[in-house]
Amino acid sequence: MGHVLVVGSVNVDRIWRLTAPLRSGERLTREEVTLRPGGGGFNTGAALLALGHRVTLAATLSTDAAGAACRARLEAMGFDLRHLRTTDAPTVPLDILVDTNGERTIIAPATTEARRLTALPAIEADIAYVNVRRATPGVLEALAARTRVVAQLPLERTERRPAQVLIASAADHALFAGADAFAHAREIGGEGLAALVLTQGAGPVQLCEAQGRTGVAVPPLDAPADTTGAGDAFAAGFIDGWLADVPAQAAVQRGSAIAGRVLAGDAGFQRPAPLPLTTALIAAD
Ligand SMILES: OC[C@H]1O[C@H](O)[C@H](O)[C@@H]1O
Repeated sequence: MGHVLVVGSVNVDRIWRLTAPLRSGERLTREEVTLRPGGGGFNTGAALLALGHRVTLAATLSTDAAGAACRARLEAMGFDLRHLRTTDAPTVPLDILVDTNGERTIIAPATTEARRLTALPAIEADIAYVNVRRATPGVLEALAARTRVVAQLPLERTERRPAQVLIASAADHALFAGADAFAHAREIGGEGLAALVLTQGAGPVQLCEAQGRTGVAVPPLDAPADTTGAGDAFAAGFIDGWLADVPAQAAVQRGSAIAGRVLAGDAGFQRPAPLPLTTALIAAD
């Protein structure tokens, strides 16, 4: 099994379960509201741990009670936390509305969306996974110079993400719908980019490489109760395949299989249990 450096967020997700599909302008009823660990770094790292990999997490947690509860959970799960940073700023949860179709709507605080990665530990790993919105120029270039990198395609068009593979949800990146998607991705990922992987929910994953675009079917699933983090689980499965040096198409199939296991709540891949927090964590920003 491999050693993966995961560079991404650990959040407290506040999950609101709705009793009907989300529609603008309606009066909504909710069932329970729960707080659980989340964030792209946490979700991908948890699936990688379930797959038997060693996971070192480069993330930041608050020193407050919610941050301490997250840290305790991460430790119990087996994350390597030696490079976790702390901040005295309070934890501000993300609100996630999950409707009766399992569809999720994420409402992120402005402070979360503005985070920027400014430094990374110079540790050795077999591969790094990067899922951050913004990074100080040079930090990710230095990482890519010393290890293989799989990264999420950044939402900001000005960001560069040196990587072997870029992964994204097609819905977030309409720019990559055309025939020149791979050439365009190389402007962001650099000359070392081998593949751009675009997920489309239950639709076929688009694998864009120098030789062209391939649609890779996603196995059918029963209606999932909660689609939150499906893309993060896909990334874990893809990395699992990529580490084993399987062809990109087989790594995509591995990604879809692991996303399916998380969505189905298979043993070892269940959602994290609620955090033992009595506070309602009122947004403070
Ligand atoms: O990808 C899902 C994650 O995105 C948001 O960052 C939430 O924390 C959630 O867990």
